[in-house]
Amino acid sequence: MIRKERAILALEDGTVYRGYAFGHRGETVGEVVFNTSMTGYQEIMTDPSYNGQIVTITYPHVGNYGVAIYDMESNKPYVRGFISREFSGEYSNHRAQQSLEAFMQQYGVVSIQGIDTRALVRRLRTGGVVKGVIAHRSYTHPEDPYGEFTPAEEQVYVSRALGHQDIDGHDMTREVTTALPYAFPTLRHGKRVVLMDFGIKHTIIERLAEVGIEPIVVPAHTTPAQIMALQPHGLFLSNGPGDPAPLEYAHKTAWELMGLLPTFGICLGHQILGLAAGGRTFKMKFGHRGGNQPVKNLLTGNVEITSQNHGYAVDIDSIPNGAFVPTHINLNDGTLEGMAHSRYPVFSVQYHPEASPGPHDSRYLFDRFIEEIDAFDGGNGTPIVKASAGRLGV
Ligand SMILES: NC(=O)CC[C@H](N)C(=O)O
Repeated sequence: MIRKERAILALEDGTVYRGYAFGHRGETVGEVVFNTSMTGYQEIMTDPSYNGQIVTITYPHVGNYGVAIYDMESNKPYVRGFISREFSGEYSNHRAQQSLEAFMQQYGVVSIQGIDTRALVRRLRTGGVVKGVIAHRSYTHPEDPYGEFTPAEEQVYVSRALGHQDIDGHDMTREVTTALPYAFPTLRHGKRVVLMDFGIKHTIIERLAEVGIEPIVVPAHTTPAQIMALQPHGLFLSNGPGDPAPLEYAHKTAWELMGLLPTFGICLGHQILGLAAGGRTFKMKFGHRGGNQPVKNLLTGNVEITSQNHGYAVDIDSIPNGAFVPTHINLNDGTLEGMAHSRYPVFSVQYHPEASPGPHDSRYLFDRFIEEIDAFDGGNGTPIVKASAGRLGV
């Protein structure tokens, strides 16, 4: 019989799932969320938007194609922990450079396998996301890694989950934004765009460079004056972790620059634009995370299958004076997935058109952005006030 080291997942509501240790041996705490992507575990782990969260993958077998440097979405994993029905110790793929477990050990990702992830996901769907702790028996009881935790010990972890700080109301981007500005090398001399980094994914930078943009990535706290001093042709607001509401400095920057530069926001960047315009965001029960979210483009009637990772959403009706009009909605729950400013070339989506992982149905949005930029300074460089909504739908 193979003896497996024990681990538990303890939720703040008192539920305890008993399974087996995987990855770095230790303990971890975070908001437990689920992702329905069938592949792309490395991209998910290294997406900085997951900072503070423990991710359950609904697909029951994770790790079988290993890990490759090309699939990093940032410099390291940002998930606080990972959960799978079964992690694969073996891997087979010509691109792979190491196993998932070696990768997790290298970067300190504490994980658990062997639990009923269907029951866990059902729990998150019915009750909403909760905080949880993953604890490895080998960490606390190195003398007996194969033994069970006692009910009293399990309760200690439940209390720890309960006492952990909520993601709500806190700035989670500080830990992930770049310390210094940097330029992304491109072969073409295209349009210079300032990318505000709230936790940007590499693939977004690559997609922008592909359409002829010269990206300059700047820290989240960069001021409007510092941005304009770079003489950009456009502004991009990135994805990022946590609650968008407390990021008041970013709302202010976006508000001050609105109408001065063609602007594109993705996910957290979309939420910041909504807040900058005076609107409201709210926390969803369990969010959208996965590569199979159906989104309707309201301007064309087309349905896009999209990649998503968010737990908050913009309430479009809360934006004063109809400053933004809805351009995309989610077909599962009707929440807002995209909007465009009614007068300025400013638009945004809640989902991830860069995919990685996920379907590429929405890549046209990067072409739209460069078209907005070309149209904007095509004359004498002065801002042209116009509706971008109509052209978004083409
Ligand atoms: N991927 C993102 O940018 C996520 C945005 C935000 N942190 C949310 O959960 O809604």
